[in-house]
Amino acid sequence: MTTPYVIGIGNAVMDVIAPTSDATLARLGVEKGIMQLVDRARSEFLMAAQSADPQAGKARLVPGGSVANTLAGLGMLGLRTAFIGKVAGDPLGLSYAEQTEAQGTVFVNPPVAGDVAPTSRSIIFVTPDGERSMNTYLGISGELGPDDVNPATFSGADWLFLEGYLFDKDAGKAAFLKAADACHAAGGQAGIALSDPFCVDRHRADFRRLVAGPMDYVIGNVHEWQSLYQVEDLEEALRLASADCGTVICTRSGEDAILIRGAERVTAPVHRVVPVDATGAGDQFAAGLIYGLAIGADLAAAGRMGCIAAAEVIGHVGARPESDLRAAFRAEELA
Ligand SMILES: OC[C@H]1O[C@H](O)[C@H](O)[C@@H]1O
Repeated sequence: MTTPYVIGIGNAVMDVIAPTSDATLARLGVEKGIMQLVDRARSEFLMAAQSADPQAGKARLVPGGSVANTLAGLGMLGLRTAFIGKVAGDPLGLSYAEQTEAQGTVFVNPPVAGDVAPTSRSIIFVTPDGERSMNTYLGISGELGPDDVNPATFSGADWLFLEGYLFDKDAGKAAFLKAADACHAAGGQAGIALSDPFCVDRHRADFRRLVAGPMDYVIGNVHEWQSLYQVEDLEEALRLASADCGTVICTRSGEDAILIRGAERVTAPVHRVVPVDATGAGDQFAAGLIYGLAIGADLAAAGRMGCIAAAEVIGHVGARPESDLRAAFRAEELA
């Protein structure tokens, strides 16, 4: 078997991981546990407040972004990966591109030079209970559009993975459709993580068309599926989802994940660990899942790989794996 090739499109975000206290969150007016979009002034204010806070831990700057984190996980698992994202030619953007390549993922489009919006950054406050509160300034990242997607990149593509967060603008939507076409033309499968119930709420009709149209697999959590189909009953939401899409995956935080592919339905047990930092749990679930599917594992095994990868990443600070996931899969006789 040739090494599976996975292409991702998502926000290219430099993460500023900042350990902090609940009191500081309250003082700064940061809403706990969600991803909040902020403007440049608020982002600079939060950065300055964090570094001036004598109670706060030292912040770490690392490349992030949901799909980029998934690709990093897949690369560490040995797959071939490429990331289509947009950064400026500023110090953050240059560092983002360089570190992405150094970690083994091809950073397809070079940083954009000139008088452009800055590179995206997310100030991620991590409280002692392991919860993460993200404050993302999108900058140039949110301007990604169809011109940034070159069909030639998709030669030999086996999998495409998209990020709902980028579905907030018409240009991002057009980029996704172009990428899905290119992936299908190469014989690959296209999928998306719904990312955020509020984003689903803002673009429900377009998300519905995407899920029922070019997406071969879709990953969402309970709130995202409920929001997509505007039903409280999860079973009803999943019934509607699997009528629309070939492979439907539902993560349920502390409970077993549900995976449905046509008439097949399985669950994957979550690995309960005390969270140190919840950032990237969904991203690494996706990495384990896509890895399993890409190497031909059955649906239940792929789901278990997703749960193992998610448990690994919440056991330490940061959104990318730090230990050998393939060894963890082997220990459970999964690969
Ligand atoms: O899913 C976690 C990611 O979402 C945000 O986009 C941050 O960049 C972080 O790395």
